[in-house]
Amino acid sequence: MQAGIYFVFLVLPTAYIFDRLFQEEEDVLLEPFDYERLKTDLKNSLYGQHIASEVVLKAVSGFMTDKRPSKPLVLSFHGGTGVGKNHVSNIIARNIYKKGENMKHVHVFMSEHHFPHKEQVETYKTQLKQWIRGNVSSFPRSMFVFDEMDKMNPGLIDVIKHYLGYYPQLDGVSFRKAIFIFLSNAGGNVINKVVLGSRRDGEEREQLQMNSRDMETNIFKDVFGDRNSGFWHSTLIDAHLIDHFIPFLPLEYRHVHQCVLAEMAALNITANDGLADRVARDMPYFPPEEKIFSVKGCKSVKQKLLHTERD
Ligand SMILES: Nc1ncnc2c1ncn2[C@@H]1O[C@H](COP(=O)(O)OP(=O)(O)OP(=O)(O)O)[C@@H](O)[C@H]1O
Repeated sequence: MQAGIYFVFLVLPTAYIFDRLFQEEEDVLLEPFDYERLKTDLKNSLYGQHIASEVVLKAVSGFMTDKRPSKPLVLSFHGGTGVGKNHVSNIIARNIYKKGENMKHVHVFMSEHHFPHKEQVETYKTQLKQWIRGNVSSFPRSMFVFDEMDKMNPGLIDVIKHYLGYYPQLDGVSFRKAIFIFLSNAGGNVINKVVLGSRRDGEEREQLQMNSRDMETNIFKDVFGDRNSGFWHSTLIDAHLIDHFIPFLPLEYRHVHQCVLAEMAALNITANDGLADRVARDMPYFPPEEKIFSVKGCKSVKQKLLHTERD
């Protein structure tokens, strides 16, 4: 009986007060979530990624408007280099946090940069646990981006996995409002093959969907089958902890051209179609016979632009 009274009079109000405090802090640090704003941002600044655009919009808006999500949002981005995986993480962040706040609440880890030495994995595990727990306990809407996930040590994947489930709390902290985004090149070859096949068959790029030509199944197979990939060792996929696998398609000349124009605007260079054309054409394309897709996506467009002579 006394325990019951204690729960009702002490624990419930304390939980309520903490909830209120976090809510007030969130109100100060977060943009009020705006579906239309995210939609427009994706439409205007992400090129050639209709599947990613659709899934991200749905997933992020569903999650951000859910006052009591049952688990953290977990997205896994797959695709070749320079096709927009980091770029979309930034778009999500700028639509969630107020200007400048994403610097504090978005935590980016790159496997080879942050966890370079295999023999120090135990230390990394402890540090990663402390980092994730510490940040989420002080700000539940924290975002964690793990780049080069395919190179992540399985021990570290196990640490991350711990926080992705449906638990109301772990050691007194709820992780349900956090966002985890995994970026990797795993599955990139499969995606490229699917897009190339569909293009050779004369299909519209925009007709491609996640389940077209068994894309989703083949991404899974590729991710599972890669012995070097940390995913292979882990149970992230088995345990259904990832909410969405999102394919990023290889970019074509027209997308690279758009990237160059966007870069010109960012650098305050007057829009110049001829220059954008020359920069985009100067990028390498594959496959060797048809030269359809940019080998590096839109990566290094800025450097190319700065080194191309203007008219
Ligand atoms: N689809 C895209 N739409 C618009 N801009 C893009 C797109 N893809 C890439 N970019 C531009 O190119 C830059 C590099 O892309 P980004 O870092 O997002 O590639 P990535 O897919 O994460 O590559 P990697 O796997 O090599 O890390 C971005 O900062 C952005 O300016």
